[in-house]
Amino acid sequence: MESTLKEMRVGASVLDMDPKSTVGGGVEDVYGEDRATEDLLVTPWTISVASGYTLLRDPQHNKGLAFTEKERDAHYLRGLLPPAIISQQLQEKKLLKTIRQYQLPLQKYTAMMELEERNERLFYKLLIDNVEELLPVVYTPTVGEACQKYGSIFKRPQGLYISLKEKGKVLDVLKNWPRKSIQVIVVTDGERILGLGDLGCQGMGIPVGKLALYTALGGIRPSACLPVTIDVGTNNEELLNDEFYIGLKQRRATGQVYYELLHEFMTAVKQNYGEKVLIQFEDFANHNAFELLAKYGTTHLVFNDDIQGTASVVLAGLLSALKLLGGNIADHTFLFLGAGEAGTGIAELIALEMSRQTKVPLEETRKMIWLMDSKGLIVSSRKDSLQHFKKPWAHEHEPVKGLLDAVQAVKPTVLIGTSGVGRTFTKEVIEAMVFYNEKPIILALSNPTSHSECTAEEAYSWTKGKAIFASGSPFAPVEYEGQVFYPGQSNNTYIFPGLGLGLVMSGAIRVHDDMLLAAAEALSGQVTEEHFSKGLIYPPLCNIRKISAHIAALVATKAYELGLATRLPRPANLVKLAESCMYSPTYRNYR
Ligand SMILES: O=C([O-])CC(=O)C(=O)O
Ligand SMILES: [Mg+2]
Repeated sequence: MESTLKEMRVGASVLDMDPKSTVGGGVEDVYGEDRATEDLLVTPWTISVASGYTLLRDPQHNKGLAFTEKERDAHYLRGLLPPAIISQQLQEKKLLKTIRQYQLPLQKYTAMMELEERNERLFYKLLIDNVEELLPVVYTPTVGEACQKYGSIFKRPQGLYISLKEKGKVLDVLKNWPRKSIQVIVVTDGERILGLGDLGCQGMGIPVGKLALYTALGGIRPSACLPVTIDVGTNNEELLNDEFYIGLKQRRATGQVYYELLHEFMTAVKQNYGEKVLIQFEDFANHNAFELLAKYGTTHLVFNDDIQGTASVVLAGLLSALKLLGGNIADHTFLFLGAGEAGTGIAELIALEMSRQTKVPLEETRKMIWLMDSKGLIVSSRKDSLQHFKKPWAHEHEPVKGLLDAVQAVKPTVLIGTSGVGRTFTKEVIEAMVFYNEKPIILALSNPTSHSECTAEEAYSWTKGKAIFASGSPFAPVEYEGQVFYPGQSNNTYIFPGLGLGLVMSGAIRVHDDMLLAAAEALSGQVTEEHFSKGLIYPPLCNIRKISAHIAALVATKAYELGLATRLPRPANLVKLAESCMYSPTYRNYR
C-alpha cells in the first residue's frame, strides 16, 4: 500500500511538469494519461499489492497475529510475525484487557487511536462489540480532553487540514487525500469544541471521533469517511502562546476571508466528490453555524449536527417520555437555558412537531417554548438587540434575569440545558421543577461531563427520584433510596450515523427537516416497555446498529417521498437494505 501511494505521488509530480495543462490529473490520474500531450512521456505505473512488511504496516489490511499459515506463506509474512496464530476474538479479548488496565481515560483514548492506526478492522470490531464501554473513550467526554491536549498527544496526522495557507489550492488539497470515493465528510473550524470553546486546529479530534462513529454505529465504510479541520487561526491565547501548538498562530480570520475559504472548500468538495457526498458541520461557533447551514443547505447535502442532530435526538427523547407520561407534546411548556445552536435548533424542531400534530401554525407553537441566554429570559423588549436566530423566541413577558426566577415565571414541564456552562441547574432550580411537576423532564445536555448542567445523581436526589433525566455526556446509573435509576444519554450520536446512512443509501441530494422528524420518530420507536420500566427514554447503545438501520430506513423513506433520493428504483425493504450495506469489521480471508 505504501509503495502504491509513493508511485502515485511520483506519477503526479511528473505530470506537474506539463506547463500547458490546466485541468485533469490529481490522484486518480495514476497513469498520467489525462494530462499528457502526445509529446510528453508517460510512465506505465502499476498498482502493486501490499505484501510482507508493508502489509503488516497497512492498517486497512493488517491482521497481526490473526494471519493464517496459508496467508503467511502467500503474502511473504514468514518470520515477520511470532509463530502463534490467534483469532480476532482473542485479539479483542487481549486488547480489552489492556485498555481496562489503563487508569486514565486519555491513556485509553491513545491506545484506541494507536489501534486504529495499526489494525483498522480490529479497532472497529472492538468498538462495535463493546460500544457502551468504549464510546466514552473514543467520543464524548474523553475526546474533549484529547482535543485540549491534542498538541502533546499528536503523533501522526489524522484527517485533512485546510488552513488559510491553502486558500486558492483547496481542490488540490482534497486530491492529496488517498481515498477517492468519499461519502461522508465531518468538518469543523474548531471554534466551539463541545462546551470547551475555541481549540483551533486541535478540534480535529472531533471530526475524527464523529466519523469513527459513522463507521461503528452507522456502518459507513472507514475509507468513505473524511475528517476535515478548517484552520483560520484561533482566539485561544493559551494555544497562541504554546510553542507546541499545531495550528496557525494567528487570531481567527473573520468576514470575507473566512467565508471565501469556506466557499472554496464547499465548491471543491462538490467538484471532487459530486452532489451526493454528505457534509456534516460540527462545532462551529453560533455566529457562523446558522449562516453556513442556511447558505449551503440549498446547494449541498449538508446538515449541522449541533443544531439539527441534537434537535432530533432530543425530540426522540421527548416523544418517548410522552409515552411514559401520557399526553401530547403540545401539552408541555419548555424552558431552555442556552439559546445557541442546540437550544434554538431543538426548540424549532419541537415547535415544528407540535405544529404538525396540532395543525396550529408554527408562530403559535413557538410560544410554548421559552429560551434564556446569559442576559436572562428572551423576551420581546430585547428583540432589537438579539442575534437573528434568537428573535423567533422573543415572546411577550416582563424581563426575567435568573434561571430560578424564570422557572417560577414560566412553570415549565421540561427544562433543557444547552448553554455549555456546567452546574447551572442548582438544587433550588431542580426543586422548583419538582414543585410544579409530578414528573419533571430534565435534560442536561452540555458536554463534556464537567459542563453538564447537573449530574444524574443531583437530578434524581433533588427530585426524590421523580425526574425523567437524560444528559449529553454519559452518567452511570444512580442508586437513590434503594432504587436504581438509569440516566439516558441524549447525544446526537444516536442520530447522525443512522441519518447519514439513510442519506447515503438513498443517494439523497438535500437534507430536509422532515428527515429529522423521521429520525426522531425512528429512534423513539426503538424504546420498549422494558426500557420504560427502567425510566429510560432512549434505547441502550448496545443495540445501536439495529437502531441506526431503522433510522436510516425512515430517513431514506422520507428522501424518496420528497423526491430527494437518486437511487432508483426505490428498494422495497429499506431496513434490510440499511443492514446489508453496513460495514462489517470481521477480517476477510486473503487468497
Ligand atoms: O459531541 C458530542 O458529544 C455532542 C455534540 O455534538 C457537542 O457537544 O457539540
Ligand atoms: Mg458537536
